[in-house]
Amino acid sequence: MVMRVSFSVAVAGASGYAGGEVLRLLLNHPDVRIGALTAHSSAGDRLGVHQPHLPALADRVIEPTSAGTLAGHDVVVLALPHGASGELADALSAHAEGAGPLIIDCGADHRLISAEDWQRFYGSDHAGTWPYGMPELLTGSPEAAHRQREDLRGARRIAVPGCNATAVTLALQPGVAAEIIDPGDIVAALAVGYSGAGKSLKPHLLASEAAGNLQPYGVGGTHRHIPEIAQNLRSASNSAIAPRISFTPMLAPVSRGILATVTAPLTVGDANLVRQVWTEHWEHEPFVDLLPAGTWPSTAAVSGTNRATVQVALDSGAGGAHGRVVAMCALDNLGKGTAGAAIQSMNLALGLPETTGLPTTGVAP
Ligand SMILES: NC(=O)C1=CN([C@@H]2O[C@H](COP(=O)(O)OP(=O)(O)OC[C@H]3O[C@@H](n4cnc5c(N)ncnc54)[C@H](OP(=O)(O)O)[C@@H]3O)[C@@H](O)[C@H]2O)C=CC1
Ligand SMILES: CC(=O)N[C@@H](CCC(=O)OP(=O)(O)O)C(=O)O
Repeated sequence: MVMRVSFSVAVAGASGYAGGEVLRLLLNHPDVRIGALTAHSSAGDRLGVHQPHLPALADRVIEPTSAGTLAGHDVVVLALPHGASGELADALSAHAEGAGPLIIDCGADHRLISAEDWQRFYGSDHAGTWPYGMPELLTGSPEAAHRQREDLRGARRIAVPGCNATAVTLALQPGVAAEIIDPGDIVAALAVGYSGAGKSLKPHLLASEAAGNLQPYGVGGTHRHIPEIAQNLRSASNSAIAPRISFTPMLAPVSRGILATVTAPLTVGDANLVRQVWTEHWEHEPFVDLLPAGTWPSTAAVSGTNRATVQVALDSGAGGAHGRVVAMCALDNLGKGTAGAAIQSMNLALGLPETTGLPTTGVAP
């Protein structure tokens, strides 16, 4: 008989979208047991009121979020608004005996390396930088380049990437790493689902505004994921040219999903070489699939999964000596975009097989 170790996991923000998806994945994970469930205004409610799709946890009562409630677990997942997790993580570290729990932050507080970028895009003090929870990211010096998963093994703190940042990074990283695109002229346009905005009420999220509508937001170089994308592509690149990104997201009337279309000038005009670069870059990744030529990523096919699908094409008429690469990525913002990345990184940190408990099979139609 195989003896399995069971890790206790507490979830803060259990009433929200990201917290709900983390719990859905944890319920299907063979090596964890679910501990404290905490939130804010919903404290005292049954979880079933807020997460009706999780019947196994329906009668659990949501507790107020505090370091005392969360301490004592092997893992604490924070799925809280920006700014709330930095303070709580400090309190948890102070409260814990020894190394304390593995803390996984789904929010943005610990993603950026540059305190200046943080201040500029988030307008508050920087909480610090934690290991970045994107196992597929190319990182390290040119002599010691490796994928980020090596740095996540045994990590005690993990900053889960932003969902849009993940989609753009996975679309373009092969071309950046192989130095066949100009990173100084990247253009990204994204269609994004409404759950990315969280559950809190905002006028543009009302059904009467959202249904049958397409709405741009974060236009003109203002979106908070721009410095995160630049940080990722810089990590993957040996180029002396700093990544520069024009980034425009648009709300699409779907609950889940991101479809990112990313273009950049090519420095080679060979479509076969472009395809070979993308194929070789993603061929051993369990959750990133380069689709067969001529088929295109779609959000429905990856909904509810930890899978990202990628496609690449050469647009030779788009200007420049060699045209532009068109790289696309579809993922579920709550799957590979948040909760899936959190569990994938947790598996690495705990020494479990990376793919444990993570679905790649979706639902259709
Ligand atoms: N949604 C997505 O696709 C993605 C989300 N993220 C990040 O994950 C985090 C959670 O997002 P999401 O689930 O969408 O947001 P929601 O608005 O759906 O949920 C927020 C959760 O945080 C709780 N909360 C709010 N304020 C506080 C506070 N002051 N102290 C403790 N708990 C608090 C809420 O509790 P209550 O309901 O009881 O008030 C709720 O459980 C955010 O940082 C977000 O940026 C990252 C990538 C993608
Ligand atoms: C639709 C929508 O508003 N989506 C969010 C995605 C949020 C996300 O990825 O997370 P963080 O806020 O943790 O970075 C956005 O574009 O800001």
